[in-house]
Amino acid sequence: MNIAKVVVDVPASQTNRIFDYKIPENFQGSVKKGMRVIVPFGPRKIMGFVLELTNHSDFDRLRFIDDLMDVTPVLTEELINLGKWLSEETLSYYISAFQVMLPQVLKAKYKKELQRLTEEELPEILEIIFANRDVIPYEEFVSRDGSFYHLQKAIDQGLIEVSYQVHSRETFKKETMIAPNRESFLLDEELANLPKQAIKQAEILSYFIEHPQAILQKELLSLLDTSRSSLKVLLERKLLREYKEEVYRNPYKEDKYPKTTPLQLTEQQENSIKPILSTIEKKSHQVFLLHGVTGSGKTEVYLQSIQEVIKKGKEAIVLVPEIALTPQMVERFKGRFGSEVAVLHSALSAGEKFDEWRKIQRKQVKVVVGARSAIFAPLENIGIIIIDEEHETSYKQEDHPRYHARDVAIFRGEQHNCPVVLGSATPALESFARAQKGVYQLLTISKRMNNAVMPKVKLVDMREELHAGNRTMFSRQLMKDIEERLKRKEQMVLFLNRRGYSTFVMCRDCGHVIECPHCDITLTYHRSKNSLKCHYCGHEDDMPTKCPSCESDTIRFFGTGTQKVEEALNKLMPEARVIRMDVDTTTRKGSHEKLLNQFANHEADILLGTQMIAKGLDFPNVTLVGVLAADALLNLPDFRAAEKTFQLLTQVSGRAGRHLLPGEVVVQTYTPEHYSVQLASEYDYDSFFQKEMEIRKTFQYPPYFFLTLITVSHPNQVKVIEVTKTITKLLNKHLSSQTRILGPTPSALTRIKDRYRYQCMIKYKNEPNQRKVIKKVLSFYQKEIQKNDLLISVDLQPYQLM
Ligand SMILES: Nc1ncnc2c1ncn2[C@@H]1O[C@H](COP(=O)(O)OP(=O)(O)OP(=O)(O)O)[C@@H](O)[C@H]1O
Ligand SMILES: [Zn+2]
Ligand SMILES: [Zn+2]
Repeated sequence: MNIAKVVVDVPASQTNRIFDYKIPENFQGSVKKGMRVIVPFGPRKIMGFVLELTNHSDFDRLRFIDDLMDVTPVLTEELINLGKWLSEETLSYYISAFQVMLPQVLKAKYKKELQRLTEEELPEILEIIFANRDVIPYEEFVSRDGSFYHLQKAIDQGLIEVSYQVHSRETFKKETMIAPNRESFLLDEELANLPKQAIKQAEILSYFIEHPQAILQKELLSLLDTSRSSLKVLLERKLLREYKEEVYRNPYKEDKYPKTTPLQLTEQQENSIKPILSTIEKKSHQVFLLHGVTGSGKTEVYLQSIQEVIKKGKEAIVLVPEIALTPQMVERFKGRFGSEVAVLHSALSAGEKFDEWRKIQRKQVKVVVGARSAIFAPLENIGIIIIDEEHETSYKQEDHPRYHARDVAIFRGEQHNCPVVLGSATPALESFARAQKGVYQLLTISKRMNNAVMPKVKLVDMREELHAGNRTMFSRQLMKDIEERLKRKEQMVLFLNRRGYSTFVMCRDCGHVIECPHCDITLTYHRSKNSLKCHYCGHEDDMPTKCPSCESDTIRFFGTGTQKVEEALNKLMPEARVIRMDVDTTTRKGSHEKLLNQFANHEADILLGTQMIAKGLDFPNVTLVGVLAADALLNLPDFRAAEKTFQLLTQVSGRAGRHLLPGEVVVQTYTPEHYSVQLASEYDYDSFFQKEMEIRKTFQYPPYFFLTLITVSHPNQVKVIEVTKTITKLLNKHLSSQTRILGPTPSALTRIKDRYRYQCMIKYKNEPNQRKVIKKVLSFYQKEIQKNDLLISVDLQPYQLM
């Protein structure tokens, strides 16, 4: 094979294909599918992935591969196919689909430079930026607002050249090892001959006489409580030797986790695991939806299924939401499977992540636990894929390629003929609908462990608090309950949702929220025009001065932050010890773990936080959960708002009373009558599902209809509107007549970083031509996208509609 088919690292539609390169003599045999190579491309050198090897090309005058970046392939055959599928599925470039599967350090970095090729005078603006230098970094040109027009012209005239240098950021960590350099009996002799005062040297020699294996230098020094100087003498005398060895950075020390053994399953757990085990036995593919209430022991079902898979010599992938990837979660897997587990977590440094990834690649682990991107783990013999909290929207990547981990899991499950288990106490509507149709097999655990009851939920109507003269953010009920727990020395979790801050308008008097008359969606406040807009259909209203429902003038935006809540708590209850957990207090590495440990050790009474405390936490002493503002989520301009509210309230409530002490939940809301608040307080998923499905049907939302969101952005507003209009027209013309095209409408975030954003939405039931039509639209605008700073993004399964 002397020709390699390569996908190059140029994300553009003209280059989104496979290029042929000749393999130079000295690399023949070494180049393998799935390796990264450096290839010449136009005047530059860039990275590419080898997808195939062949002896034949339809082109002549092929160029040669310049260099190899890998010794072993970074993509397996299966991942190569997965990448092709992914790029087709999400309408993204091949190169983005392959890049997303690899750890950060393997993404080649280029240094782009501008090189002056002439002594001739350049346009003044360029002369100023070059400032008598021959080469300048490209970023400098960009950061100084250089004119692209003049740059392009100068490049065309051959005055300036763009050059690229590829850097790989791979890093291996090396550590010093110390080992004996003589047989034990010789060391023994030396020991006898040591001068009496060389106590430390004697200790070191004795150590190696007993343990003739190599040891990390730093470990040895700390073990014997000695310094490098005593060691040095022995090294100089060649009694010991030292060398560097590559070690893995291991952020999770195995011995930190107490070993656990499988628990005797309850009857419901048993009934759920049986079909999974039988699928493993039969080596067949099946998607299961494990619907188990909070605290019902879903994790134990996962653990024992994985155990079976390992017994069969196969491997497992477990996805958990980023925010649930807490030390507690890691402990449960490490505790059962020890060093067979690799953890891929965004809080790890790039180097640590790379090390975990290499353990997987070298087949040194059997179980991969991680957030979304762990679905691409390069395992070759997968026996089960598990997605915990499958309803979490963080499984959808909101950047190219816009994939959903659930879809990737099912695709890989088919390839490997293995089960995929989706677990949740509140499955996504889409998933539950599929289970009802029999596409997924439904497994149910309806009881909590030890038959513990679900905590009782008290709904507090905040309108009444206002009428009673209470203007604080804590209802009288919540205050009373908090004080009780403080007395009893029990712990509490207070939850505040901060997303949706200040975008919707609500009457504090009657709880009325202003909605679009056409879409059953909250209208979004636009400050610039002091108006309200529907960002689905474009409907617009003036910002009212009086509540349209009760005429009160207390109508305004909604929202408050955790910091404010903390201050208020400190004022009202100075004796309560509060730990605040939000993005601000958890940015530092390890801070998340530290705060949770403090709470576990009862160094605080109240854990106050955002989303990140809603999931996965299991603290026995927590008996009260307070939700400060259930409405914040309910009124997001998103057709999934009710679903998200139901899920979140259920999850948060699930944190209380998980063990011996019974739990209670207080939910503060301005709309206690809303069905998602009501049904969540009764833990009635089935009724919620029925009700929500009816609404989705009426308003033609998923899962009855599919949505595609196209967002256009450009610095010039007129331009954006014009392009979005044209796209809407083109779509209307080429898609089937039952399909509805909504828009153009300004996006909820209409201007980001000085770029205007407009969107249109495709609502359809069956549209086999959609991808083809959208591709045509994109290629129609290709030139403008490249030259004119136009951006068009396509999301075929949108979750963020902002
Ligand atoms: N068969 C069993 N026997 C005894 N205890 C069990 C058993 N299965 C699980 N448990 C314990 O019950 C508790 C709750 O289980 P677990 O956290 O797995 O539930 P879950 O369904 O994953 O809950 P959540 O969705 O709230 O995270 C844990 O402390 C777990 O160790
Ligand atoms: Zn509307
Ligand atoms: Zn009102």
